[in-house]
Amino acid sequence: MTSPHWRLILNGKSAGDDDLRAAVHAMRERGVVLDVRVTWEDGDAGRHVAEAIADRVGTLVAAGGDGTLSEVATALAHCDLQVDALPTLGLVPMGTANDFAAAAGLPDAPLSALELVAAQPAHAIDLLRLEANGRTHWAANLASGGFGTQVTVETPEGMKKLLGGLAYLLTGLSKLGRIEPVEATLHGPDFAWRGGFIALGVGNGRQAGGGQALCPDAWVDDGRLDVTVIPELAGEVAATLGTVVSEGKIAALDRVATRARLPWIEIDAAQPLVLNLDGEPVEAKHFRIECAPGRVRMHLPADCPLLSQPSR
Ligand SMILES: Nc1ncnc2c1ncn2[C@@H]1O[C@H](COP(=O)(O)OP(=O)(O)OP(=O)(O)O)[C@@H](O)[C@H]1O
Repeated sequence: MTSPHWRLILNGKSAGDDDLRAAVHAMRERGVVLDVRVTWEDGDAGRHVAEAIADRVGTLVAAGGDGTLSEVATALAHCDLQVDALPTLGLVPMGTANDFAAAAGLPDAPLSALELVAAQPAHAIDLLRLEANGRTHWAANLASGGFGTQVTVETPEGMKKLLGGLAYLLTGLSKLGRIEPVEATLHGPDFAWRGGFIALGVGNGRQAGGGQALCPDAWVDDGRLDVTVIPELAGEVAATLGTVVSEGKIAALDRVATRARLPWIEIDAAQPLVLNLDGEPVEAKHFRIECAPGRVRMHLPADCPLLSQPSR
């Protein structure tokens, strides 16, 4: 039998991580052919994926946060090959928020994360495809708007590194006094909503912004996007957001949210609005977001809460 051939695409921010270095050596000692490519800026992960496909690598492992995962998944999705002919995808969570990894129940420790890639078969999972301003963007996890968007976009990089996910929370708290609702019209199959929202989530995965479970019931393998709209509620807004931030989030959101599960959704606004796509801000007046079903195959825990059919 030939040895498995993996390639690890590592966000350069974590290039000095000793645990990851030890984990890579441990997997090599167990017979995995594992080489590493490091990113320096946007676009590098995509180039490394193209090289890996040309080299017929069996498994790509993204080592980074949600942005790195999305960049690697995007490059796979852009490839002309059928999903079964593409390398499978693994994830070592090394970002700040690691929202996809947290919701998927992936282990934090690099060695455990790599062992999971070796032990678990890959499942076909969906991706988000977002069209805005004539451009197509892809993401693995979630598109968010309103409160969560500003929190993530405005959290300074140095602070993110120091405080981890907590930085998002602190930035969020400091903004509670000035939350402006975003006026928009949303529509999809048998779904229409119009008004001002303070938070919007269009999820393949469940959470964004460092643990905000905007789409708590989303599955990554159901061919649908989970949409959550949290409307402005005069008088209750501050109380609602206070609870969202300070407690377990889901209970508070459930009381006021409109939810739908859709194959696609369009969002229109009179003023440009920003959607945060796994860390990438996209500003437009019109968005179309589609679910691209089963677009990549990913190694996930056996009991992964994001899988509707874990044993498939
Ligand atoms: N060597 C590097 N140094 C700094 N930034 C980098 C480097 N390589 C890539 N990047 C940038 O890092 C961003 C992706 O970061 P990633 O999402 O992996 O981490 P994060 O933002 O800490 O994680 P999370 O989204 O989970 O909070 C991309 O914008 C990419 O261009």
